[in-house]
Amino acid sequence: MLTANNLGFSRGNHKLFENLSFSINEGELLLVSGSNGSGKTSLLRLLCGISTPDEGEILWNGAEIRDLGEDYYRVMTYLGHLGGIKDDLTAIENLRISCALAGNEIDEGQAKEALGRIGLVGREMLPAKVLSQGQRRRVALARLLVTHTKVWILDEPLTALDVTAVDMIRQLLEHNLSKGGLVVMTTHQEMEISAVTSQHLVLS
Ligand SMILES: Nc1ncnc2c1ncn2[C@@H]1O[C@H](COP(=O)(O)OP(=O)(O)OP(=O)(O)O)[C@@H](O)[C@H]1O
Repeated sequence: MLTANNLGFSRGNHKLFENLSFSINEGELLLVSGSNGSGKTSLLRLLCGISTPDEGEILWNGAEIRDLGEDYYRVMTYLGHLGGIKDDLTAIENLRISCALAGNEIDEGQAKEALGRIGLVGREMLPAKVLSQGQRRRVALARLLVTHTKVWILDEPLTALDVTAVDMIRQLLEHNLSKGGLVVMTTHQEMEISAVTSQHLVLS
């Protein structure tokens, strides 16, 4: 279970949220929405341990994520809204490096297979700078095909995706949830996901 207890967080002089609490169980989806600048990305960065809350705590199965360190990173995948794709690396290199950085080494064949499954057949060896925005996003999302983690924290994963890719991501999320995974996701788009339970948090 991923739990946020009384979170408070400010940026500059601006308080983004305070006394924010929620719990996400196995098989559960938390959708985070809100207007531009309402703090969605900031909240996700707290939940994956990149930032630290000013107040409150974030617990994974009862233990603070900052105390768990590597033990939390082994069960969690974070995809930031920019996707972390490097222009001069090929699609295969981008995928292999992002997986390796997350502690999940994959070989070239596995990377090629994942990129093919996500609709990038024939694009695997191209530098990312020549890929379209939607193709770059697909490279970033291909990590979800090879990760073994349970907790997925996804910042605007649907940006720039066409309907086929959105449907593919929906199926991936549903598969993870059906196995007892947890998904926290921001999106400005509507997407029907069958989860055991889903919660919707609207930041303002
Ligand atoms: N490093 C920073 N220094 C100062 N202010 C920041 C910093 N990072 C974010 N902010 C501010 O915090 C607020 C929340 O930003 P955040 O990126 O979390 O919003 P968001 O809800 O994800 O927005 P969007 O929908 O536009 O992606 C914004 O006003 C932003 O300018």
